[in-house]
Amino acid sequence: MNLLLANSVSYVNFVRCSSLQFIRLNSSGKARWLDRQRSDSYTREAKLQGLRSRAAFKLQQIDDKMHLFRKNANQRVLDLGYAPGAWSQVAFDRTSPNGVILGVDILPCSPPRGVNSIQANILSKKTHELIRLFFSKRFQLYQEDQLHMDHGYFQHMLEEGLSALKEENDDNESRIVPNIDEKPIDVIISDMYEPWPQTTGFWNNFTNSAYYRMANTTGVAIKDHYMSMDLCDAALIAAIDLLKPGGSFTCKLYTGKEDKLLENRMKQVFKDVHRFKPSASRNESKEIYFVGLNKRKNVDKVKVFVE
Ligand SMILES: C[S@@+](CC[C@H](N)C(=O)[O-])C[C@H]1O[C@@H](n2cnc3c(N)ncnc32)[C@H](O)[C@@H]1O
Repeated sequence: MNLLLANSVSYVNFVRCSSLQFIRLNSSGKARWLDRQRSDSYTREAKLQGLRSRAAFKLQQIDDKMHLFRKNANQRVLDLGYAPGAWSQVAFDRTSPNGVILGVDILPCSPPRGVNSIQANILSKKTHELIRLFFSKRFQLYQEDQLHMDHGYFQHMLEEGLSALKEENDDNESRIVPNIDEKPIDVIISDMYEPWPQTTGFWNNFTNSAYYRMANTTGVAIKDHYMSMDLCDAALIAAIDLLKPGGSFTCKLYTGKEDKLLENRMKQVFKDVHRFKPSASRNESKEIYFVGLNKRKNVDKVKVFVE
């Protein structure tokens, strides 16, 4: 019904967002955005290099400065909100030949070459369990499985593995999921931002076209800030629970009133905390990146969020 309304109004599209408000997309704004995309040198360069989006250059610039990735060091990387996959491509390239990358996204997407992925919501406890299991010695990715052999898809194997563990240990919650220390995660990167609800392209029946939307932000600065703050908190919780001591963490924030709060929380988790705006990030965009290096030992999650 909203879609019909959107299509029938000539100059303005209405999109219903999750909080049941309406966002107005002005058609001249849309044209400006498309023009800017076409003339943008990073967008062109991403195409030339076979990168899935211009976001790749932001992570490259963050890494050039902060040295998150190392080649040939068996690094394990968790990419939160990985779709369409440009950051994962950079992580794969910069940790090759033996890095292991797991991308997690709430949207369906088929991952880039060399990257493993699951479709899951990072706000859910089960997603943390699946991540733990993936990075544990208990999970063998290379099994005789037709779906995995033909399409690289393995989420069903992970889910079955988790159910089997739960059945074995139904009396002892703490023993269910393997300890992450078995094969610890070295780097967590999060570029998460809440996706817009899909408004067009439903007819297009393949997973990598989940991106029928212009941009992620609503354009309402305060709303963008608080929505991204929630996802930064979720990513930081994942870092407290899943990242090894000494590990590093990067998250995107749309800047606003609570920047300092996130920075202070991160300082309790990491020895060095930096705020960075890569030059590939447009000046007019309110996005900034927080980087935490050298994770502290024995971080008390409750203290981080209560104080
Ligand atoms: C800006 S895009 C990421 C772009 C990506 N870094 C790249 O380089 O291609 C943000 C992603 O965060 C994902 N996301 C948002 N909330 C999420 C959640 N709760 N759990 C998992 N993924 C989430 C969105 O679906 C979206 O694909």
